[in-house]
Amino acid sequence: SSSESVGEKLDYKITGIDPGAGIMQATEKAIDEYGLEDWTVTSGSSAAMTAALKKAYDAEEPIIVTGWTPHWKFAEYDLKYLEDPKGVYGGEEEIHTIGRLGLKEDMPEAHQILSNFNWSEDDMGAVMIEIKDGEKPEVAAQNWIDANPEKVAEWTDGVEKVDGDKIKLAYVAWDSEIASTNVMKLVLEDIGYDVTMSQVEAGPMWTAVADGSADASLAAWLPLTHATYAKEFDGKFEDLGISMTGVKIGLVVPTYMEIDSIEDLAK
Ligand SMILES: C[SH](C)CC(=O)O
Repeated sequence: SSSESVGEKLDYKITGIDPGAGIMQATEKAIDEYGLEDWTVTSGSSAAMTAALKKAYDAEEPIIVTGWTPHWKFAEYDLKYLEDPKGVYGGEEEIHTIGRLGLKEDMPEAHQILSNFNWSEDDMGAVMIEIKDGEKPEVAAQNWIDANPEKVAEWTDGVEKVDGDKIKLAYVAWDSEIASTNVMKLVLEDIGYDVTMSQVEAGPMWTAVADGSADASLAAWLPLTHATYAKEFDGKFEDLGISMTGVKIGLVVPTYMEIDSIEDLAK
């Protein structure tokens, strides 16, 4: 009923994603810093979170999800970030590409392309939307590559072809990184690499690059989101550069909900 608080309506649960994601660590911190001791963040997956969001939104029911930009959900639904006056979720974040130590010596061509990789929210969004609408990730990625040869050429111009060298890209099944990793897989295959994509959770992704069992990852969110991993593995990975700026994480709700700030959850 309308007299219930949002906490009572939601049984004090925030719908989260895979454990170990930076946004999950940030949400635990937010629960602490905003005094939300009755609240918990449920862990699951990016796909389960978007399914729960669709179900609640279609029924115009309350829901709070751990959300991020870029993501197709903002094109699909009327959503807003809850204000975060304590800055727990950081401000503008960046997506970085990280590589194992030794990558430059072992695979100079891949190192060059991975370091050159950058694209816009619209570029990523085009791939994410096609996948959301049911297209296979690799097909959606190929469609984008076919439509953006000049962008891909910025990454690959001047890079020599290779002859079947094996390379492993670790990533987490966030819609944003499913898009970027599928594009990079095809670009590296065009140069002659035999590419394996390894889908893991955030902690194992950083661990794989740090211990060299993966060659690179396009799914590092910095400076704040993955700060704990970057610190834990400081000196054990190479930051190959920023592939996208102006990204963001936070608590996201449908605009039909009256709450505007994380502080409103404490009431
Ligand atoms: C879910 S965001 C793409 C990244 C993160 O929170 O670790």
